[in-house]
Amino acid sequence: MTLFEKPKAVEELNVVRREPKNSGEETILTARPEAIAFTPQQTALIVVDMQNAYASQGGYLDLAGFDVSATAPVIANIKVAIAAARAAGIKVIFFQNGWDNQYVEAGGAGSPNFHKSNALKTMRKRPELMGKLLAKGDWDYDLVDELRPQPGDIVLPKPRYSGFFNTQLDSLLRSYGIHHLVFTGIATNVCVESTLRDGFFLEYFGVVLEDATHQAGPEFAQKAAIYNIETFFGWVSSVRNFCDAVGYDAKQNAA
Ligand SMILES: NC(=O)N/C=C\C(=O)O
Repeated sequence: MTLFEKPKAVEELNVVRREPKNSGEETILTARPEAIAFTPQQTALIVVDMQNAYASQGGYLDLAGFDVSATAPVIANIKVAIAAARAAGIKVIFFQNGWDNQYVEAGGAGSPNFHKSNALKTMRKRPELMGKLLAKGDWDYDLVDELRPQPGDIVLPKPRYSGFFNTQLDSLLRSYGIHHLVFTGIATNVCVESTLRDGFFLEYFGVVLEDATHQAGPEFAQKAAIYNIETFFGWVSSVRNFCDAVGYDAKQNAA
């Protein structure tokens, strides 16, 4: 077009539009300390590290001396939350924590991870476990059988506690226009809280479904993490409330 040509009418223009638009049907989630509004298209359900390592007897946490005997109801609740999310068009993102089986990605003695990771410490005490705990390709690293990603879900490996660190999470969320994150998974006081906190600093609204999480350590660790989230970093709700918010009838769908 030259300077003197008449510009096209707006209706005639081929318009590039960033999708999804910042709109959609808003829903209200009952939560503490207050209810929170979200639109499903701009929300992701984050499933943190639901691997045998964290949720199964014989997995890393169990071998390192943490109690995983109460994880079955958490798995069942996460399954419901995932079904509700998928039915509502909410993106489901699974994380898998761990490293290559030589533990190069875990970092050497120059990394605090080398000194603090209870998986690495357990393997140093029990060398026969080397190459097994949290190692890609091993049963310990696999997601539990009950929680299988489906086409359209996103599965992200992560090498540290926070799902924002050295992963594609932030860029994927921004590309989908997502700014509300609903958290489930294990452990509430480690990877769930770390990821929700980092999300807070990056301007994401984080909600944890407390009955779809479990702590690593004593019960007070769960209580402290939930207190921190409710008081300082986000909101706390339940799977039942989440289902109600997105209009998902868990009972009917279980039948
Ligand atoms: N997924 C987690 O919260 N992990 C907690 C501890 C660890 O990975 O050592």
